[in-house]
Amino acid sequence: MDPMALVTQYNLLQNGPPEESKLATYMKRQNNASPQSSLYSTLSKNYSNLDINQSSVSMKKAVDNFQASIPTVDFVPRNLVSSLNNPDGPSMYAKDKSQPIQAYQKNVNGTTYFYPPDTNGSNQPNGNIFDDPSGYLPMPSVESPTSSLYAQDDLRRDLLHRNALSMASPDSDRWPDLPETIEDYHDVYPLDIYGHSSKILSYSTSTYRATYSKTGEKCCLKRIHGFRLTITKYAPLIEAWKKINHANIVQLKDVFITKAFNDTSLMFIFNYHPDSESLQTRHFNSNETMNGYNDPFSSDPNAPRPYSHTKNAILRHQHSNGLLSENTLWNYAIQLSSALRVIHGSGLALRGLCLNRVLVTGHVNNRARLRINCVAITDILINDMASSNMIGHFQQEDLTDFGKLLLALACRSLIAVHQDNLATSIDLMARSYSSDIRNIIRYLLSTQRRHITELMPMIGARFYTQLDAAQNHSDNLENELSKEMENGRLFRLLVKLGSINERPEFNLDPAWSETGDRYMLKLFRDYLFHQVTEDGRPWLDMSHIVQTLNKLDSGSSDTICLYSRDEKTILVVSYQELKHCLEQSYCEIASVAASDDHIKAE
Ligand SMILES: Nc1ncnc2c1ncn2[C@@H]1O[C@H](COP(=O)(O)OP(=O)(O)OP(=O)(O)O)[C@@H](O)[C@H]1O
Repeated sequence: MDPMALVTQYNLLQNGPPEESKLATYMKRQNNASPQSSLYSTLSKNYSNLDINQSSVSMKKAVDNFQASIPTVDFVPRNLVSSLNNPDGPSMYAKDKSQPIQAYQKNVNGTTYFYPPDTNGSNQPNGNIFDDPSGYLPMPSVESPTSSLYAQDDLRRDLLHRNALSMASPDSDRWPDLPETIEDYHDVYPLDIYGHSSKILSYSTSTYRATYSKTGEKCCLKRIHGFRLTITKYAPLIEAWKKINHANIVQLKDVFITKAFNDTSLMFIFNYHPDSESLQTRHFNSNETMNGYNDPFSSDPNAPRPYSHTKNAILRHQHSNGLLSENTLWNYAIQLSSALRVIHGSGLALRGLCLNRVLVTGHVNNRARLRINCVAITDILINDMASSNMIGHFQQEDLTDFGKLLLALACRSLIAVHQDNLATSIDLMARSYSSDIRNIIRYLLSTQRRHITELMPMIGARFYTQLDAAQNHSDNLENELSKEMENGRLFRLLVKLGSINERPEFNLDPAWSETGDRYMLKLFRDYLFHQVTEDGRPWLDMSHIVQTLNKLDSGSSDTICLYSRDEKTILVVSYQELKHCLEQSYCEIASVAASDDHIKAE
């Protein structure tokens, strides 16, 4: 066996590393001091101490003895070369332990790495050395559940789903009449269920999602078909609604008239909240008609019913729809009262609060976010500016509507809020819920003069529970966001690396990505992603990738050993150097990419 095989695979000295690489620079420096032949003769001389005819066992023993005498640390070839070049210097291979050790080694699958003493003359490994020089070493099993690196699964799923909904584009066969743009809005996508025609008052309406061209923001567009009036006189009212910015109200952004649909349509532009549905859709059986009287044995759905009939029908609905938890009801009551407080406080009234006009986002009921939708529409469509002095009356109606909405949710039945059934429904809901929630509903449905602010003492300490839950949720989201921020930072590093690695040509140099600093980055890419286990299987370890990228990003002084694929080239570099190479190479690409001159020259 050739003793040289035990030494580093220094064939690179024969084949030569790429000319501009760091290693070539190291070698050049050393070669100026001593020719290659001198290195070889020194190595041969030192190896002559080993009996090449020894059995592999005795050979291993000799090497083991040798290794035992030498502590291990990072590999830096130039120091090895310089120590070898010193004919008077101590032999690296001397078995005499009394001799001062100038370098030490580590044998990895037959390749021996030689390490210089550090600058203090000590051979002790540096405390922060990243002890993983090679993918050929048995890999440290780092117990790191990768899930902790990303946002929680359910949050990620929700956000991905919302993104997908925001990006969805319409099927032109299904929506042939859809305009490409509506004034400053493009990328128009219908949100109504296909074939579903909805009405507000006597007007047909449609709902779309579109992108606002000036900001790229997604918006929700509510179209009122065939609107023939002018809206100039509503400008102050529209401005007042636009100013209302509240967590539980879908904000109004703009109102205009358009001919994009080949008619005169009135458009209301609102904030878009993907993956929302109305309270009606979420909590009520779609078979249930709006008045709830879908009794197959009755010819007149509006005919009054005896108490027991109504009670049984409500109980049946409660049973089939299932009861909402008291927490969910309080959550809804608090959010809606908060929205109403702001609306009434601004001298406005909602007019027509119902289950259809409340959007709900989020799948866990007692954490769901409610937003009152379609504000300002009724005001304009009813066209009763003259009665604006009746705002107090409309606000009273809002409170009654709010009471009915809560009662319908508590009974899980729409017939529960029919005027004749209110007393029965309140009785029934009191069986399942606390007297506090019943008192709120009673107050809202009473005929006395009411005020939204009077609900606050009735909500009482539950408000703190709600606030606590909201703040915990926000902490949780911040925590998840910080993980993704970290991932974003690593992603940017990978973008830089990917833009440099394997670039077929740069500045008319086809070898650019294979030479100089870029060669080192290529080997780093292999170190990062392409390591294999001892038996040749791909070694996939997220923690290795994350840890390595973090060290690169921070420019750590730790060193790593990079191999060429044929293992003929071995480079030892610090993350600091790698970071410098990465930044410099990427800047080169970026500056050429940004230069007009270059494009013209080509
Ligand atoms: N601001 C919004 N952001 C996101 N999605 C919305 C928004 N407004 C409405 N949607 C979605 O569009 C769907 C249709 O909305 P729309 O207001 O037309 O409801 P509707 O049940 O058809 O009511 P109506 O009969 O009053 O028109 C809703 O179910 C909801 O999923």
